Amino acid sequence: MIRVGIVGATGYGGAELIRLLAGHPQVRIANLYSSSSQGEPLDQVFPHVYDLGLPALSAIDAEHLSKENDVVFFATPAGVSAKLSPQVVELGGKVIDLSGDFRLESPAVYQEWYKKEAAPETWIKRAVYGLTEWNKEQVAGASLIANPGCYPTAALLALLPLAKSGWVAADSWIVDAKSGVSGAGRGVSLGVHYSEINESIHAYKVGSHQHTPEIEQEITRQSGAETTIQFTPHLVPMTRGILATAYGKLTNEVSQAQIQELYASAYADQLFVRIRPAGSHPRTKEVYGSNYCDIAVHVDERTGRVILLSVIDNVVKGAAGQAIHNMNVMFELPETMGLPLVPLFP
Ligand SMILES: NC(=O)C1=CN([C@@H]2O[C@H](COP(=O)(O)OP(=O)(O)OC[C@H]3O[C@@H](n4cnc5c(N)ncnc54)[C@H](OP(=O)(O)O)[C@@H]3O)[C@@H](O)[C@H]2O)C=CC1
Ligand SMILES: CC(=O)N[C@@H](CCC(=O)OP(=O)(O)O)C(=O)O
Repeated sequence: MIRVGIVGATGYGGAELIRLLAGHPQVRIANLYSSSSQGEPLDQVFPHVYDLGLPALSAIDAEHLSKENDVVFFATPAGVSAKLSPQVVELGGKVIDLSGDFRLESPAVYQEWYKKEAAPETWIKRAVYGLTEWNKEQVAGASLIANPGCYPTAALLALLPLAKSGWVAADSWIVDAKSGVSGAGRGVSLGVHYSEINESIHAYKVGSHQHTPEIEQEITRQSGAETTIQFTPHLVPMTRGILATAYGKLTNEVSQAQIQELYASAYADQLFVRIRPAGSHPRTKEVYGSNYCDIAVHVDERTGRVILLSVIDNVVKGAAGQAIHNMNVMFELPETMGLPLVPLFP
């Protein structure tokens, strides 16, 4: 059995890791860590895990993390893993980091967008960007995984096949995305206050969201073409789910059928990406609680644009599920192990 440790077990990412890993046949949840509630049972924080036999919350200590676990998940705010993960890996541990601390290749770019001190560059270089479908070989040999952000997961899985094809102008991409409120984590603030966000929708961080350089970096890396995107996130009054709608200008005449075929073949061997039939309008509810990313492609011949629709559950495919998929690849387990194959519906 793989001994798993979770730092940030009292947050939404941690709770989802626990929900999924508790049903994983090759995993034992060995340790749960907290910076604020040490010694307490987790059900004091989350009554929904009452009587499930989980370990009590432990203090965070690099030596304990590396020796008492075969793999450690960090589901912590930016800045925590940057300091701790290098120590854990140096001591022989493996880390899967759900935060943005090791995703951006340039420490200067991280500091500009996250307004925090970056992890040491040598460690950023050692980290593998865990967009599983596109980096599987590197994930298999990694000891430090930078699990992608929620918006980048939805956007990149949709954009990459076309970005690599050269059929879309690299500077024409616009990504307009909507997220459920759980994407903001469990922390309480006016920004997630029920009476202020319910029955309302708004854009935020226009032109300044930290996932912009992450999406640009990975498209540029995979396609070889320097890419800039216009990215605007929106908050919608639902709990889980992201819908990313992307628009790109086609550089030559390409038919709906050609693009449909491009996507079908790009993801033919990928169990968690479902290319929906032409004319589909995927809904977040159709991937709820699952590790799927459902994608539909539409060509608008009148405007010469392609429109990509991509839906994920932000807490599963955008965080904990993708992290477990990466763990399965790292430990040479069947990719779907422990991950639900039928979404929760309705
Ligand atoms: N929610 C989502 O949909 C997604 C989240 N992410 C990323 O995953 C990470 C976790 O997000 P999420 O679970 O939503 O956030 P939450 O705010 O729900 O949870 C974060 C947890 O981190 C712990 N924490 C806070 N400060 C520290 C600290 N200084 N040292 C150690 N632990 C600390 C807290 O637990 P305690 O006080 O017990 O230590 C808290 O429970 C973030 O980096 C987020 O950006 C990525 C993709 C999607
Ligand atoms: C709805 C909502 O607020 N979502 C969060 C998701 C960011 C996140 O998960 O942060 P990192 O991936 O950079 O760690 C946001 O937009 O800031």
